[in-house]
Amino acid sequence: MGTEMSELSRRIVKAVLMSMGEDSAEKFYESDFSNCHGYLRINSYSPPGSSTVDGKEVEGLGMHTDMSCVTIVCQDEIGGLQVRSREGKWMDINPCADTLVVNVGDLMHAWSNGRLRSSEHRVVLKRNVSRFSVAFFWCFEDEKVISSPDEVVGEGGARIYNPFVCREYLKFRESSERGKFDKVGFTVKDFAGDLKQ
Ligand SMILES: O=C(O)CCC(=O)C(=O)O
Ligand SMILES: [Fe+2]
Repeated sequence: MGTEMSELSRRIVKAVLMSMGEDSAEKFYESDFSNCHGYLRINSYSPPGSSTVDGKEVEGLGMHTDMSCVTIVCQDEIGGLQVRSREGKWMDINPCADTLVVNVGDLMHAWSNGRLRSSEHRVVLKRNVSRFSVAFFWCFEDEKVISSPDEVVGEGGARIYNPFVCREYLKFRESSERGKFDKVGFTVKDFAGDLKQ
């Protein structure tokens, strides 16, 4: 399964690079994304209990962004995955047979100088049943220095993040309670600085 997911992730990254309209998508793929690796996480959500009875939603997984380039999610038929729009509105990502969900993660966000936005998402449990999902995180190698290439930043554009080592960012997120979940503002911006502001 790992091999198929890796192959799918490679194809997704290539398609995303092409969508950025870069003539040099192939070049960037080779120079920046060819050493990516992935890991799989199985998420199991227990039935939330009586708190759902009065129609209240229970957060199964708080709002967060993924620490990946892209994440592929396979959710079961229960539903509850939501993504936050730019305006801050929560939108349901309804389960659909034979359909996977792809999130852009923080590493791609930083690499693309914010052109590709890291998806802010969460899981709400609306029904009193168990829920399962499988997430495959496709990430840069730990030692990679993430710095948006000049061509991506564009002529006259400004780099909005300081270059950073991937491992250091993962450590930053993992070692900090705030960084893990819930505080979506506490991500690349807080770690590598927003040079624009
Ligand atoms: O359970 C889901 O549908 C999403 C899981 C998720 O966002 C994650 O594992 O990072
Ligand atoms: Fe996630």
